Amino acid sequence: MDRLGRLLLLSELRVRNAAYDVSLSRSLLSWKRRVSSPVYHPFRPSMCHSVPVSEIISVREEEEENVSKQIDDEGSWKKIREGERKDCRQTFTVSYVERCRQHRWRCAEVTFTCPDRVLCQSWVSSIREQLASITSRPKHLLIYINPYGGKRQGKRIYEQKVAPLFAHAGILTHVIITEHANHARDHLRTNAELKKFDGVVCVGGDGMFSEIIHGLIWRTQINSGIDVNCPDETLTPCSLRIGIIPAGSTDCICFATVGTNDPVTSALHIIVGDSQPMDVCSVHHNNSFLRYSVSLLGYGFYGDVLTDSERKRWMGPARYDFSGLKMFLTHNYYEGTVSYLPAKGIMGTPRDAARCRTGCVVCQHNGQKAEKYELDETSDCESDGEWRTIRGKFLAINAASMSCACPRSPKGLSPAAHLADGTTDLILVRKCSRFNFLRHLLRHTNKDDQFDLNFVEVHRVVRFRFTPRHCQSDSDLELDLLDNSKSQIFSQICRDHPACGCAPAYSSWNCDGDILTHMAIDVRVHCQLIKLFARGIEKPQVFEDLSNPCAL
Ligand SMILES: Nc1ncnc2c1ncn2[C@@H]1O[C@H](COP(=O)(O)OP(=O)(O)OP(=O)(O)O)[C@@H](O)[C@H]1O
Repeated sequence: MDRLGRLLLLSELRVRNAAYDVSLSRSLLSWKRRVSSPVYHPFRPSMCHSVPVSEIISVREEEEENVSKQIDDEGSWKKIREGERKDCRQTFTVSYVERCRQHRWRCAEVTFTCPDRVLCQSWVSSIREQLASITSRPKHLLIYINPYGGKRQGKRIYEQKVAPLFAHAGILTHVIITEHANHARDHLRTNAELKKFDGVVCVGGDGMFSEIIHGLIWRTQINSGIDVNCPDETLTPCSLRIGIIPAGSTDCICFATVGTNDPVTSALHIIVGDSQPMDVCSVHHNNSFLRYSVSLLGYGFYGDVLTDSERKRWMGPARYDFSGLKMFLTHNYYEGTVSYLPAKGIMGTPRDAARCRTGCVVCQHNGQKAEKYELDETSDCESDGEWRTIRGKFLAINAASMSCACPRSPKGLSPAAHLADGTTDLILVRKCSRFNFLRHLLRHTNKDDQFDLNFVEVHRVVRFRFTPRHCQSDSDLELDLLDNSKSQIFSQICRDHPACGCAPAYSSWNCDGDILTHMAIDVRVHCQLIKLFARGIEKPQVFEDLSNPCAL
């Protein structure tokens, strides 16, 4: 009775000439085939379907141009105008999200035939009312297309796969095709009339996404009177959500937040108004702002691979494999000091088996905690004196603010990292043999724990700093010398005399695929600073439950 009480409509309608009981509640549209025979068919797939109202894209009555035709007395075809024939405008079609394999979404349709026109209109208006009550859906989007990203297909992908879906869902768009690098970032910083829009969409790769966040975050801080050059400032979260239509060569952010790099899936997540908060790291050098990062900050191995691969752009995507192999064989290591503030009182560790997925409880819990933490002025991080310091020689220093999983590396650099828990996983790979480093790298591709090696350590942190050895103060250097007198003196001599062929003194930072010009950096995580039109990667049970509608 309670369940029936929540029903808005219940009718017997026809789907492809078969009778169905169709019901609409505030949360669900269901259609269940009427069974004449009492025999139960557990494996008949089309018996019962359910679609959450939140995943209905649109509803439409049969279009007027599709007026019926019939043969007149003289044997010729004659158009039947609206109202002249009993079943005209008695059908309505619902478009909805259908889940396919590997987190892909598709737009499916079902057409219902009603016994009369009044009932048909009642169904259409009831479904429309429910859709209109979903306030999280965007109505007006600002879209930037990079025509040169990836395989230069951005414009075609948008026009052929995405624009028709947005039109179908009644979303208005303002499209800008970028004319040069940083066009989107600068437009967002200055000219864009952001109040008119419910979201910003980029059609391109990770580089385009980075432009969008730099423009939006900068504008939001300036509007709030925040000094972006001060690393201690608490940043204001951006109100506009960001959508990513993947059309680049890497598309890691899209993969990490949606689970697949598919333009149609991303467009559908935007249409249904999904929202996925995301942490952003600010990177400063000497109290001056350098960049924002959402995925990987890597010094040493990953910095060198990027620097080398940038010089080989002509090789296409193969440059990453080539430079990866080259840097592995070169086996450079770097000396310096890493200081970090461990995340306090949070749920989760970098060694957890659980992964960040849709509705992640770790992100919810730690996100609320971070909010309180930032409001509580007395808990100022620096004055706590809880900084920890590690000096040494490193093959790689990585900070992963998300798993950094991508089709090439499905586990990612830090498989248990979270999208929105206010922390980053600081991974330190100390100097070791090539063989051991290879063991570590290979573990990114198999089931073994890449952190379970004595030369690797991982810490979940809220802030960290790195100073390369040649930038360390005299007192720090003296400390180092006392620690390891002979070998340190020898390496100092080598650094001063590069001709001897020892490791170079410094690497560069790979910041989400961009090279940073400074090595000494101060990195702070800003919990849930931005939101994406995404929902994280869905858990397998969700997928299975929805493909088995009777389980709902
Ligand atoms: N019209 C343009 N002309 C040249 N460069 C542009 C233009 N629009 C954007 N860009 C720049 O192109 C870079 C790469 O773009 P994008 O990320 O879309 O493609 P990509 O091939 O996947 O690159 P990435 O390796 O960063 O993923 C971005 O950093 C962006 O600043």
